[in-house]
Parts: sequence; C-alpha cells; structure tokens
Amino acid sequence: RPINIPIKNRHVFITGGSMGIGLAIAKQAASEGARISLLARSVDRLQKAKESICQAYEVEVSIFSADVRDYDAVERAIKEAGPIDVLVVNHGVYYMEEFETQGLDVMKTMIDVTLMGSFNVIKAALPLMKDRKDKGPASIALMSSMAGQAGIYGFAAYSATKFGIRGLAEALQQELLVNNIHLSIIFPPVTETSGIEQARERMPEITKIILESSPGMKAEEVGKITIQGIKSGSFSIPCRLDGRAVAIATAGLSPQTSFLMASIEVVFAGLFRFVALLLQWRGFEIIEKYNYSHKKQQVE
Ligand SMILES: NC(=O)C1=CN([C@@H]2O[C@H](COP(=O)(O)OP(=O)(O)OC[C@H]3O[C@@H](n4cnc5c(N)ncnc54)[C@H](OP(=O)(O)O)[C@@H]3O)[C@@H](O)[C@H]2O)C=CC1
Ligand SMILES: CCCCCCCCCCCCCCCC(=O)[C@@H](N)CO
Repeated sequence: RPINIPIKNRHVFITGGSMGIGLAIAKQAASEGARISLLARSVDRLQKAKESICQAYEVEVSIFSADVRDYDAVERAIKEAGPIDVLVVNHGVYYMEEFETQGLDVMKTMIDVTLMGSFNVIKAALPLMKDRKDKGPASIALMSSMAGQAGIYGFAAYSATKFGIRGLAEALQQELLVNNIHLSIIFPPVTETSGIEQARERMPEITKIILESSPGMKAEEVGKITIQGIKSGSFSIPCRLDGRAVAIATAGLSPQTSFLMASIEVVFAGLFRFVALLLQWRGFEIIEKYNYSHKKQQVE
C-alpha cells in the first residue's frame, strides 16, 4: 500500500552521518526541517559535520560518538537522543580485493561493522521507536549498494554484508508493519566520498574496469534521493536509471508500495532478466579478456 512518511519537525537519526553519504542525507533532512542526530566514532569529524549543518540550516543537531560494534555505547547514545522517527542506518566500511588474497580479519571487520553494527543500532533503537509519541508512520532506512543487488568481482565480503542487509530488511518489514514502521533500502552506485577514494588504492584492476562502465554519483544526489525515497515509503530505493533497471531485475519477493512500479516489474520481468544475463556475459568477457592479455604479458 502507498504510504507517506513526514520528515518536517521529526527526529532523524543517522549513523555514519559525519561525512560522505551520511552527511549528505543529514543536510537534506535538515533542509526539510528535521531535528538531526548523528552517530559516528570521530568526535572531530562529528563536530565539523554539526557546524556545517548549523551554518546552512536552522535546525537542532545532536552528535554522538560511538563505535557501532559496541552495543552498550550505541544503546547509551540512542537513549540520550530520544525516540526516533526516521532511523538511517548508513554507516559501513568497504575494502575491495580478490577473495583469495583478502585477509579474514578484513572480511570480519566488514561483517562486524556493516552487518552486526546495523543489528546493534536497530536493536537499541526499536523499543524507543515503537514508543514514539505521535505514532505517525516511522522509517528504518538501511544503506546497501548496487553491490548488494549483484555480486561483483572483488566485492565478495562486501557484497555478502550488503545482501545480508536486504534479508534483514525484508524480514523486519513483516515484523514491524503492525507498528507502522516502514523499511527502506538504498542501492547507490559508486559515489564520490573519501571512503571510496581510499578503497580505490587496493582495488583489483578488473574491479576498476567493471566499475568504469558506471559513472560515479555525488553524495548530495544520493542524499536527496534517499530522503525522497524515505518520504514516499519506498522499500527499494534505486539511485539512477541504471539502478532502477537493476532494482526491477532483482525485485524478487521484496515489498512494493507503488502500484505503477509493481506493474512495470510484472510486465517487464522477462525483458529485464534478459538484460541481466547480457550484463553477466559482458562481465565475464571483461574478466576473460583481462586474464588473457595479462598471461600474454607474463610470457613476453
Ligand atoms: N561511496 C560509495 O561508493 C558507496 C557507498 N555505499 C555505502 O554507503 C555508506 C556510506 O559510505 P561513504 O559515505 O562512502 O562512507 P565514508 O567512509 O565516507 O563514511 C563512513 C561513515 O561511517 C562512519 N563509521 C565507519 N565505521 C564506523 C564504526 N565502526 N562505528 C560508527 N561509525 C562508523 C564514519 O565515521 P567514523 O570513521 O568517524 O566512525 C563515517 O561517518 C556505507 O554503508 C557504504 O557501504 C554504498 C554504495 C556506494
Ligand atoms: C560480472 C558482472 C558484471 C555486472 C555489471 C554490473 C555493473 C553495475 C555497476 C555497479 C557498481 C556498484 C558499485 C557499488 C560500490 C560500493 O558499494 C562502494 N561502497 C564500494 O566501491
């Protein structure tokens, strides 16, 4: 069923809100008159984020320093922040590398921060969200990635965490509908942030070639689309036309609140599956071609 979730004068709590996509979401919510809470580790960056929001918008901004891996710290922060209307679980870490060379410790960090961290945040926030005074429609929005819709070379562990987010959201939506809490998942393509800048340094060449076929987005654009998607109660929030196509191809058993989108999914399912297979083909071609020219170089 269609649903509208108001943002104005409501409490929006954003994890990983001190920079990158999270900060962009915070600024968009602030521009629409929300009260903002940001959670991240570095107090320095949190303070700078708060200043930059307060300079541009007249809204209340609270900051909380906690590691999402530390449940007690997360719970303390959320209790202090008070009942949340819109929870944006955006924090995440990503390191791209072939599975075989990537250390288990690095993989575990991604699972602990991105996946377990999301469990911690939602677990701590839920009792207070259910207790919210106005009982108006509330939202839990989870940041995935297009790498959470399709596995991509070099993304094994990261994709596992982001696919995991989808299972969490689909299950939780069924449990929380009765509480008028609506789940959303955002699936951005590569987005220019300092995090991605760092990840590029170790990224396999093949991953770079595959990603080149899809231009990067600006964090501000993703921030706008996220808030728009939350307000319109969308379960899946793709970020661009290509993202919309991938969302239709991977709709699976996800909820759909738009009758128009549901109709498009039903009518074009076969066509989008066909395009998805072509993309897979193209991917394997890129990988084969790279391996071939690389071997030739080694012989020479
Ligand atoms: N950039 C991209 O290309 C894409 C990113 N995404 C996803 O979007 C989200 C944000 O990405 P992006 O903006 O690039 O990331 P950044 O690295 O720019 O920012 C990450 C944010 O998360 C916080 N954070 C990281 N680790 C922890 C932790 N253990 N506890 C609490 N906070 C933490 C950081 O603050 P601090 O370090 O101070 O804790 C920071 O505020 C992630 O979930 C990412 O997977 C999805 C698709 C594309
Ligand atoms: C072999 C199969 C080929 C399929 C091609 C599909 C092309 C889609 C490109 C989408 C790029 C999404 C990157 C997300 C980046 C991200 O989440 C960052 N956090 C990390 O880089």
